[in-house]
Amino acid sequence: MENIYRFKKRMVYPEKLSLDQVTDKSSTTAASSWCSGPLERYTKIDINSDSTIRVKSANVQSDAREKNRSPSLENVAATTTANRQFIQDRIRHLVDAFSTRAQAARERIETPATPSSISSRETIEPTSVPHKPKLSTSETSVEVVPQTKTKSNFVYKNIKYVLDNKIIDPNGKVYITWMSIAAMSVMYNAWVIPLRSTFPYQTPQNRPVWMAFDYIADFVYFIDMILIQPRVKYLHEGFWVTDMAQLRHNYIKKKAFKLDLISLIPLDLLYFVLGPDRVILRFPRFFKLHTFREFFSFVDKLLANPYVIRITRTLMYMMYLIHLNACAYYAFSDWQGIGSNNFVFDGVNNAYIKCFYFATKTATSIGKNPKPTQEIEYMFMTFSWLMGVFVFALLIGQIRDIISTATRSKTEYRKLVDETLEYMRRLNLPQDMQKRVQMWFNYTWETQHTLDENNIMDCLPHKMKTDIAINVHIHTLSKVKLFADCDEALRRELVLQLKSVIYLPGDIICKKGDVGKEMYIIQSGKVQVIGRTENEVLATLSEGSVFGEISLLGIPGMNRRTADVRSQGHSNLFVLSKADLNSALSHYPEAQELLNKKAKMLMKKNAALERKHNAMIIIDNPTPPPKQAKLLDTVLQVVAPDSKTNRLLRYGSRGKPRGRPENDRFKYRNSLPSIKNYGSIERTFQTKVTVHRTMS
Ligand SMILES: Nc1ncnc2c1ncn2[C@@H]1O[C@@H]2COP(=O)(O)O[C@H]2[C@H]1O
Repeated sequence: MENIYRFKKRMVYPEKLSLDQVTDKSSTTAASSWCSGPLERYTKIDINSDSTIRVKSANVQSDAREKNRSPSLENVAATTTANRQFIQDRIRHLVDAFSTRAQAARERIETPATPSSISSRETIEPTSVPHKPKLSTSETSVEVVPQTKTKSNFVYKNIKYVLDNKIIDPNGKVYITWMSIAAMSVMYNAWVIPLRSTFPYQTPQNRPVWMAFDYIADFVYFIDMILIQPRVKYLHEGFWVTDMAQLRHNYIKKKAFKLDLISLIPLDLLYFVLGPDRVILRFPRFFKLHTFREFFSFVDKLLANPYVIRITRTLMYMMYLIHLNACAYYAFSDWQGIGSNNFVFDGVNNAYIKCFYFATKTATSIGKNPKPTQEIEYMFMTFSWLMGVFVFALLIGQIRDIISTATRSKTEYRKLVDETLEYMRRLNLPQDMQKRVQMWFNYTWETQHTLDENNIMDCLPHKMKTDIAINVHIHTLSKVKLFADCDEALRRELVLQLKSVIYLPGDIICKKGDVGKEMYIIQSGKVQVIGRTENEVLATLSEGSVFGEISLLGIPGMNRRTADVRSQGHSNLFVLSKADLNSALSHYPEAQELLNKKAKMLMKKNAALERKHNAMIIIDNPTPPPKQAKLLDTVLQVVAPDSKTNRLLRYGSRGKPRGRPENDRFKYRNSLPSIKNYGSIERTFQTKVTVHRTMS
């Protein structure tokens, strides 16, 4: 409405303005105005269906006649001509204004600017106006009439579209919801028809209520057959068939259609002949039991934990068989005569509860049953027992299978843990080690619910496995710098090669000096890179960090682990083997370069740390431990410094010093600093060698 109002405002005021102008202008003219007496009387604006305006100006013709008749009236005639010209101009202007407005109205009708129409335009053909809007001088009729028509037309078209083209996805929520409604209707009929046919639970007083439920269930059957099943899409040669004609044809071909059709046979029309209490006439409704089975198999496929549903279904079958047996027992008792002997129902207490109790005892062979007295009773009991033995054994077996399938992996896990612990006990391994193994089992099971996560998806196609792996690990992978910067294809290639491993607190993941065979990505937990001593932590790495790659990169002289890496708490890691990494990197040199860069950077950092560490040692210990005078020193102290013996002792057969004489500790034997600093010099020298080795 607001739109219409706005539109009116926009469209109406310009014309009003024009008309006002006309009135003003005409009032300044001495001659009669275009809307004064005679003009108003004779001027007609006729808008035909094409929105064109035809103007009949009777007054113009009459003026002409008067001019011919009386030439003395020249002045009047001149004025009339001017008026005529003026009127024609005005009319032309009016025609233009109307045409513009009509055009705008037409456009508006053809493209209603509502959000729903905008979205539906993509699926529904553009709404065409069935009849051209009839325009009239009345503004209301111009705006409102076509709008209403368009709206109703639009709703009708939408409903028709839904009915004609709505395809139902067999895995979608709509279908499952509908199937649950249909399954409930089938259940209702399956339980209630035998109940009302045997027990006296339908009375003339409650009959309308029963019938109301009956026909609601029948309505569901009908809608299912007419509207739902013929729209369920199906797969043909790997493609979803969505063509309505084909879907209909496919449903009609199916056995389910025949059963649905039979289930709707209106035998209950015979109520008019046989009486409305012959509920057994509704027995064709049983033919739709397949819907109930179908519903359960759908739910089974959809649910993450279908075992509950499977057990429920089997229990329902059991209950239903007991229900049927209870109905049969009551019918039999009724036929024999209620309370006529010890075997039949005695008519005391609630009939259904007592019969159900009898049927349960018979079917499960639990408890003492009344002894049959007649042949027919023997036959009844034999049949009940047989049903109990075969059918119930089958159903109970099914329940056992369902439970064992549900708990299979847990059972296997327990078996494996028991075997491993037993093996370790036999070998008399230390208690501590046994405890750690048990801890590993417990933690792995708790976090992964399997001991071999890597093999779970082995049966899936490669592409699907990759998609799942990417999806599962996306959180960790998004944090891995290496993966973030590299090609998407490399990422997909690597992700499948990742194997999941768990480390316990304090476990050494890499040992310095070992040959590197795999690298690691931290999925969760923290690891520490250890320096020279156990307590020196060079770095603590967390989720998304990569380590252990340096020794895999084939950098000359660096194929061994450069540091110890220890798990700080429980760590879940991805392991990537050297072969897998290298085969992937061979196609992606940029990633290789990135890793190399990172490796070199880490090496530089480690070398710098080590240098710093050594410098600290020098500063910390400027004084070496007191040096004990050795035999040579003692001798040198007593021998004259310039004697030949001294020279021989100091320089050997060369007889003179080599290199820098000031560094000669023997020449300046009293020079304490040189002697005192000897230890530091020696250590510095050693450090240089170490750093050099590390760098190389
Ligand atoms: N200073 C450091 N900071 C972080 N990580 C390091 C450091 N030094 C070594 N590493 C990692 O520890 C790993 C030990 O095995 P690699 O030498 O194969 O690769 C090493 C690096 O990934």
